[in-house]
Parts: sequence; C-alpha cells; structure tokens
Amino acid sequence: MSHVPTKHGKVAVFTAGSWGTAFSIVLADAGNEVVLWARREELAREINEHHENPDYQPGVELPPAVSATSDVEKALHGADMVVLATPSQSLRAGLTEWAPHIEKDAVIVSLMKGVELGTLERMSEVIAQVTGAGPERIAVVSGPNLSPEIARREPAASVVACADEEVAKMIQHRIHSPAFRPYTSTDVLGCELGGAYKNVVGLAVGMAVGLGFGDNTTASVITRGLAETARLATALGANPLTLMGLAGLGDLVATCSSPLSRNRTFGEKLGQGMTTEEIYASTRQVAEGAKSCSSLLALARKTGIDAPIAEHVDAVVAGRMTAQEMMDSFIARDTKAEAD
Ligand SMILES: NC(=O)c1ccc[n+]([C@@H]2O[C@H](COP(=O)([O-])OP(=O)(O)OC[C@H]3O[C@@H](n4cnc5c(N)ncnc54)[C@H](O)[C@@H]3O)[C@@H](O)[C@H]2O)c1
Ligand SMILES: O=P(O)(O)OC[C@H](O)CO
Repeated sequence: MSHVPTKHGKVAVFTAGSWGTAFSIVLADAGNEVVLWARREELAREINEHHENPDYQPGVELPPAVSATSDVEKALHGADMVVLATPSQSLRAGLTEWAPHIEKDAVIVSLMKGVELGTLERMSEVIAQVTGAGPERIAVVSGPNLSPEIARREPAASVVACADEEVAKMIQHRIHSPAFRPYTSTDVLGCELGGAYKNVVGLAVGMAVGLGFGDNTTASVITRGLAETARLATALGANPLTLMGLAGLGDLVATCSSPLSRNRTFGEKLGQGMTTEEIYASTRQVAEGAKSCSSLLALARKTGIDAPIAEHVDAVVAGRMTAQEMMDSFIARDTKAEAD
C-alpha cells in the first residue's frame, strides 16, 4: 500500500551529524518542515547552498524541506517537535544551552543510544532534568537504523516510545515516511537500554571479528549479549518483549552484522590490536558503546545484575585486557544454566 505524505509542522533537529542528517530526510519525506542545527556556521551554509551535508552524509541529496542554521533561536522558533541526536555524553551541556529556546509545548524526541557517565542516567532522564518537560513530552526513537542506509531510503522499521501512548501515536504519524515504518511503545526504558546495550555487544562482536573468528563466535556473543541486556532492563522495569523487538534484537542484529556500524568497527580495530586512543585518533564519529560500557556496567552493579560482556568490554576499552583475553575469559567463566 502506498504511503501518502501529509503536511505537518516544523521540526528542529539538533544536530547535523550522521543520524540527525539522515533522520531529517525521514522527517521531510513524511511531510515535515525540517531545520537542522549545525554547530559550525559554514556547515549550515554548505547544507543550504548545496542540499548536502558533506561532513556526515556526503553524496546524499537533502530534500528541499530541509534547511540548516547555526542559530539556536531560529532553529527552535515555532518548532512543535525537537529531535535530539548528539553523542550521549554531550547532551546535557548542549541541551542546557538550547532548552530556554524550546517552545513550551514542544515534544522532545531522543535519537541517542547511550547512558550518561557518572549520573548513569538515560537520555530521557537527562532531557527531563534539563528541560523540566514531563514524560508526556519526551519520546525515544530506536531500532535497527544505520544512518547511511536510512539516508539512501532503504526500507527500515523502528520504535517510537513515549509514556503517553497518544503522543507516541502522534509522533509515529509525523515520522512515517515511504521508507521508514515506526511502531509505538510506552516502554521508554526498555527501548533506551536496548539501544545503549547493543552498542556494547557490537563492540564485543567486532572484537571477535577482528580476531578472525566466525559466525559461531559472533552468534554466541550476540545471544548472550541479548540475555545480559534483558537481565538488566527487566530488573529496572522494562517489558521483556521490548528486548525481543526492533529496539532490542532488531538493533542488535543490525549493529553486530554490519560493517557500517561504528561500534562494531571500533571493536574490530580493538580485535586487530589497535588501542582505544589510536582508534579515537582515526575517526571523529561517535562509537557510543566505548563510553556507555562503563556506565552500563556501573548501572548493572548498582542493580545487582551480572554483566560479563559490559565488564569485559570496559576492560578492553580501558586497556586493562586484550580482546583475545576477553574471549578466553568468556569461555572460562563458571558454567551455569542458560536461563540464569
Ligand atoms: N549514526 C547512526 O547510524 C545512528 C543511528 C541511530 C542512533 N544513533 C545515535 O545518535 C546519536 C548521535 O550519533 P551520530 O551518528 O549522529 O553521531 P555523529 O558523530 O555522526 O554526529 C554527532 C553530532 O553531534 C555534534 N556534537 C558533538 N559534540 C557535541 C557537543 N559537545 N555539543 C553539541 N553537539 C555536539 C557533532 O557536531 C555532530 O553534528 C548517538 O547516540 C548514536 O548512538 C546513531
Ligand atoms: O554505527 P553505530 O554502531 O552507532 O550504530 C548505528 C545505529 O544505532 C544502528 O541502529
């Protein structure tokens, strides 16, 4: 059945990185007017003049409904939806600057997949604290959505989660494009933890690939990674079915199987023997799991949950263990029942 785009309102997207730019195409294709905020004025100018973001989605033509600005007030004026896509560890600082200019009834949608270091807060919690918005104004979009594929309009599905189901439905309508199919959920916590944890599992799978191991190894890590994710998320109140859905298993499969994933690639480089510092120096794009392994591990410990994958990935990223030692240690762990 064909999708008929309807005319919607203005959406402000912070910021013009890989996912913000790709998601602006979804939003425009779904009938929204989109303003991308770029930190650098020259990038905003480039986007407006050439309808392309050469830094984060080179070669992709942006629809006419997408424009860019480096002016925060201009981006947010009249926007009834604000979409946030920064690295998770930068959200609090950025949002503190932007929040005073957000329209008072605007809904705020997080596209981020991480947990804040130190506070151990999920992005929706950071948004609530910084903006004062209630749960009915805060939503999350999460699923198997590698940005280069979304930017090429390859078909994909995702989940839009909000504590208020009617708001989730409204956002679903606003982001349903010919190539992008959103499902609703009220399980914000489950979607956020699924999204953050899959990055850590993606790092471990990447390490296995970098070490030269095949599909038995990666499937074992993926499956135990899903068990670990579900253990923590359900202990914190998530619906177990969320972890079996697009924001859990779906995203885990996309991230762990795709060479496009920055987390899997980061892990692959660790597996090949590069250090974390060398990898950071080789790319400016974010691999959220390299930071969130530490916050998720701390969250698991605080919750009294066994989290061997987060623990080992954190040790490798911090240089306390090699990728090979991690794999050896996974196999040598005390044996137990699968369901435990
Ligand atoms: N790229 C994807 O395929 C994808 C898909 C789904 C979710 N995500 C999530 O979206 C979030 C953003 O990822 P991305 O891929 O767009 O990252 P990216 O590295 O491509 O872009 C990050 C953007 O944030 C900006 N930025 C960096 N530091 C900042 C700061 N201190 N203050 C304000 N802005 C800052 C950068 O200028 C850039 O525009 C992450 O949480 C990621 O897990 C990414
Ligand atoms: O490139 P990654 O590893 O950040 O993954 C991107 C998306 O989260 C995949 O859904």
